[in-house]
Amino acid sequence: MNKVGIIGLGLIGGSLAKALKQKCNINNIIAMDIENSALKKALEEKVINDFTTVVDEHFSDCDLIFICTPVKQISSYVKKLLPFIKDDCILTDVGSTKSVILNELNVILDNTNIHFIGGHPMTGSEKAGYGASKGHLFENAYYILTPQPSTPENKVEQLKNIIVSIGAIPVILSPQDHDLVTASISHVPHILASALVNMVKSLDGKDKYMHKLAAGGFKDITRIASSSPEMWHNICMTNQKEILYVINYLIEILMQFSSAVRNKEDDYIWNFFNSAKQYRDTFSNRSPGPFMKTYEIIVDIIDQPGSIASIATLLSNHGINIKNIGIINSREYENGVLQIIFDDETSQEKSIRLLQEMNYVIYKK
Ligand SMILES: NC(=O)C1=CN([C@@H]2O[C@H](COP(=O)(O)OP(=O)(O)OC[C@H]3O[C@@H](n4cnc5c(N)ncnc54)[C@H](O)[C@@H]3O)[C@@H](O)[C@H]2O)C=CC1
Ligand SMILES: O=C(O)C(=O)Cc1ccc(O)cc1
Repeated sequence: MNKVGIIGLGLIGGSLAKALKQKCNINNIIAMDIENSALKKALEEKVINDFTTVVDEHFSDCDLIFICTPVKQISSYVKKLLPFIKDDCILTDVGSTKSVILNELNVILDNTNIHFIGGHPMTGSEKAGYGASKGHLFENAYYILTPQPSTPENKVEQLKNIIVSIGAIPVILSPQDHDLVTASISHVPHILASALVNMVKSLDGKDKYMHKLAAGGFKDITRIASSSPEMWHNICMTNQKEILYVINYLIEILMQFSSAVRNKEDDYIWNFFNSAKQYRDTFSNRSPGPFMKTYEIIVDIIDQPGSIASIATLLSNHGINIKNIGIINSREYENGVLQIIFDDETSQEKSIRLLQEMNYVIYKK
């Protein structure tokens, strides 16, 4: 691969540009976006080599182009690229839904020699924009590909190799399977997170106690409600059938649970939580999950003023970036412990070494 094009230089497009530069030695990246500021910043940071705000001959010599715009724009960009790109260019996207885009593309690409391979990295964040992009975003994340039966094997192999080089794990699925799986593990959970937030917003009284007291669990489960409304609007408009199927399934589960609470069905209620716990506990933190992998350590600390600050200072003095830090109280550990989350494994390992040298007791998750 000599030259790669990126259309939409936001969280995912920017992270791809950084990963391609840092991990695949790709030194010729052209980016297109309607926002000038992200393009200028990426050029200054030498993440990209050139940019444009329209699709034009800048893309003519690209060997691979990633379309990283909101889902509803993807097929129109394939159409705009057609007059410029070479026949053997691999076109791919990162959109969170697949069947609708691929159906539109079947029409657009009919009678051309261009091959489009649907893609979807199963990693990201509730943050949007180039400013939130990271070269290590794809490390250990699954990256779904949805090639058509007519896609040449060598094109799929070339794209898979790039995905492996940015640290991700390629998985081949049909567009239909992709859309049902992501509706269940991503789209409906995002809808539910926003529904919970909207519920609290409208239930909360004049004193706003709910807003004031919303703590750990509520914040954890609703983090993704801070995601881009434009992105989630686009996803719901392009995965209608699967999202409706999963929402209706969830409503059934809630209705059954509601009836069990009404009738005080002891066993049902206990089993509801127990079966969820058993299954949830099989999702290992070490295996790549649907979302961004985190690297966590747990430190036993004495609960006294300054103890968190001294650990944070030690790690920061050694150039280690802490993603999140806080006391957790759980039955797993007898007393409160300090949980520290890092972006990568190197920071996790280095912190364990440093803290053990200072005689802290560490539990690696
Ligand atoms: N955010 C996430 O966690 C994930 C997002 N995705 C998918 O990746 C795609 C991009 O999402 P993000 O990078 O998160 O969004 P983002 O909002 O961070 O970036 C989107 C970029 O596209 C640009 N853009 C918007 N409309 C455009 C247009 N008409 N023409 C050219 N550029 C345009 C924006 O200026 C922005 O730079 C979406 O299709 C989304 O479904 C996939 C996996 C994870
Ligand atoms: O922030 C998170 O945990 C996410 O849910 C990220 C995400 C958002 C959209 C996708 O299509 C895939 C992953």
